[in-house]
Amino acid sequence: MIENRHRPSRPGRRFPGSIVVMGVSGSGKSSVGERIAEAYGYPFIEGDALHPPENIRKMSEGIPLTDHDRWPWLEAIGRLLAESPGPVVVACSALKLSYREKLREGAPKRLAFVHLHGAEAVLAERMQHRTGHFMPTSLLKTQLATLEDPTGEANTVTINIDQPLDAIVEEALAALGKM
Ligand SMILES: Nc1ncnc2c1ncn2[C@@H]1O[C@H](COP(=O)(O)OP(=O)(O)O)[C@@H](O)[C@H]1O
Ligand SMILES: O=C(O)[C@H](O)[C@@H](O)[C@H](O)[C@H](O)COP(=O)(O)O
Repeated sequence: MIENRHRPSRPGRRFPGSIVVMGVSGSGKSSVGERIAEAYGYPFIEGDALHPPENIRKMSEGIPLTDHDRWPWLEAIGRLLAESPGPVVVACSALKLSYREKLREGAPKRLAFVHLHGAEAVLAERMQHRTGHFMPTSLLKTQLATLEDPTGEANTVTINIDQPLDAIVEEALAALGKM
């Protein structure tokens, strides 16, 4: 977690639907997602909390998830998007196009994706310095190999993570405000 010593972000025009903050492990989904949710006054949902315990066990042991493992998790996030009474911000890796399509199916209105993109060295460094998290840095390579770049998909912005959290949040809010 980033310390809460940031200046408040000006939300501008709020994106009217739910927002998925996506990217590989360590890209900053939780940190950025919490800040977007705070700026918009939307609830924040940590997608990791919706993984079946078996998935967490596998990842903790350094075993990459398969499509089969991820499907119940994506269904749970899709249900949440479908049933939520108002917009929410969700941190979810959403690595493949088929996963994002699954989430879009569930969303009652437009769904935005904020993709956090970074070099392997930056990601590895952030994962190594994060404490108390189940995800081992050894899984970063398969995370990167699985990622299908969402550039060009509807209501999607990609942001470089090699900058301070405040700058990433500002960039995300500016892009969301124009969608
Ligand atoms: N822009 C940033 N600059 C420096 N450290 C960051 C930044 N964004 C996130 N972090 C740190 O990197 C680690 C991974 O971020 P986190 O939000 O947990 O990523 P994810 O949810 O994608 O796995 C955390 O320790 C977090 O505090
Ligand atoms: O689809 C997956 O393989 C996982 O969902 C993975 O992408 C996710 O990143 C983990 O849940 C680790 O948690 P962090 O993303 O918080 O590191």
